[in-house]
Amino acid sequence: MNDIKLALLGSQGAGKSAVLVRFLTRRFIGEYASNTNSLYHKRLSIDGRQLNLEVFDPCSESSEARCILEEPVDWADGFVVVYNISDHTSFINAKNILQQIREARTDNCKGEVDVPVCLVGNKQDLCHVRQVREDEGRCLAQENRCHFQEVSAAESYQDIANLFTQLIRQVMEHLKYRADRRRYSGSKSMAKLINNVFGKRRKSV
Ligand SMILES: Nc1nc2c(ncn2[C@@H]2O[C@H](COP(=O)(O)OP(=O)(O)OP(=O)(O)O)[C@@H](O)[C@H]2O)c(=O)[nH]1
Repeated sequence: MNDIKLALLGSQGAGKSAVLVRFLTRRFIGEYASNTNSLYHKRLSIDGRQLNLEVFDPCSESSEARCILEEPVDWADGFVVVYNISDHTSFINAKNILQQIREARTDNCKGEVDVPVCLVGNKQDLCHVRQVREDEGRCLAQENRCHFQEVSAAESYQDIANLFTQLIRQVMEHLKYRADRRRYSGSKSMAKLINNVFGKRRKSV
């Protein structure tokens, strides 16, 4: 069984919990107790594979939430970065978060492919008071080579289910790529070792 770890990041009130709870329960719950960090677990089956999904939903006010970006972004295999389309400040914050993820991952995993990220513009139902155009979101996602989706946690389940499913597929591919790379570099160094030992012997014969 695969373990997949995701983290939701974004401004306070952007709707991180609403998006996640919509995905996990299909329901929209208007208000959440949001003064603690939460770790959600769910068993899923995607493309016939059983998965253990863990999702970290930090409370934006807590210092632990800030830690996840201050420490190398090692815990999560993928990220959902949420902003509120009716709040431009939350979009600027999402931009900073994307940059921090990229920088942290570049420092840690030199030469590796990008960590899977999905940028989510939430509260699409509030488009009459929109402060962030859809193409601005799309453009930011392109700059950061990540997937983009506008959703309304209040009104729709399907878009949110699709984005999580797509992100999880990407994470599975990414984990497989990393495992293959490790195996390959492991077998390369083993071949080097064998060569060093037996190659030298052959020379002396
Ligand atoms: N209109 C509308 N309101 C939403 C939507 N999603 C969330 N909300 C509301 O926005 C507020 C904040 O939602 P939360 O899910 O608690 O936001 P959060 O990002 O988890 O906030 P913190 O836990 O404080 O970081 C709540 O009042 C939600 O009911 C949406 O799609 N549309």
